[in-house]
Amino acid sequence: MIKEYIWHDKPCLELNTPLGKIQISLWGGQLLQWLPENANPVFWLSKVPPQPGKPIRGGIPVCWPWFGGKEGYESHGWARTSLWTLEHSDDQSVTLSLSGSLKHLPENSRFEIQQRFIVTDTLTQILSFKHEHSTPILFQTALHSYFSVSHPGKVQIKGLEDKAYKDKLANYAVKRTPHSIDANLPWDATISNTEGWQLDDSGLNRRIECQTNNADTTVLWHPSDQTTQAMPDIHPGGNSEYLCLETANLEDTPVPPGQLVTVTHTISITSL
Ligand SMILES: O=P(O)(O)OC[C@H]1O[C@H](O)[C@H](O)[C@@H](O)[C@@H]1O
Repeated sequence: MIKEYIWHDKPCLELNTPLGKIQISLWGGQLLQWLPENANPVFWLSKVPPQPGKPIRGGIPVCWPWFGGKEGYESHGWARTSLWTLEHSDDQSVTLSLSGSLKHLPENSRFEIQQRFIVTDTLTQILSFKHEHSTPILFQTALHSYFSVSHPGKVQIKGLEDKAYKDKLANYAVKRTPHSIDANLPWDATISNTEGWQLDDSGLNRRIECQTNNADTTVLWHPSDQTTQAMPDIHPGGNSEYLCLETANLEDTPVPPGQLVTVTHTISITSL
């Protein structure tokens, strides 16, 4: 059953199913929360109300059509600061859409994006897009998930060990992830050749597992306390409540007009 509500002036949707519920903001087309039946909230959401026109800090912001900074444009693209439309809902899924023009390109070419969230005993998020530009163009996508954790020092990340990554905190030096990733350290790592991961949280006694499709990069982001102090949209103490593990497609293959690109992840929860 879908219900509409307002959260900090943002139009939102709540889908209730026998297996759990999800909350989504149309601003940003952003999943705010997944509450599996009889389980703790899976995502972290800042207690600082979002500022008008700014992205929401928490849940799963969508980074598109680029990831990171781009001179003269908003960080991580405009999908997370656009108002999406509800296309369809049924007993277990919600579909949103966003269309417009690729404003960073000289031609006034159109794009269309759809996101589908499917709630069963898992949560699947499927993002697909296409464009009508006259030539192939580059896109980057990240489902920038903020997972709620008891403390970054109490989690063990599996599936991302011994992989090549670019370290943004060291001028994008190429390194290899260690056999045991200390998530309590500051991280801003773009890890290549990933298909998913597990996050074992001894404080919450739960495992979060993620499997990805057409997204072979995982971004691990955990800012230092010092960096966080300069981020007014994170509440005091909030930095030790989440870990970002982002499902990303940072492909450098241009996408031809009309071709549908689909990026998917499925998240599941089990007790340890
Ligand atoms: O503050 P934001 O624009 O939401 O970006 C938050 C973070 O997103 C990603 O994880 C990037 O790798 C980080 O470098 C960035 O700081």
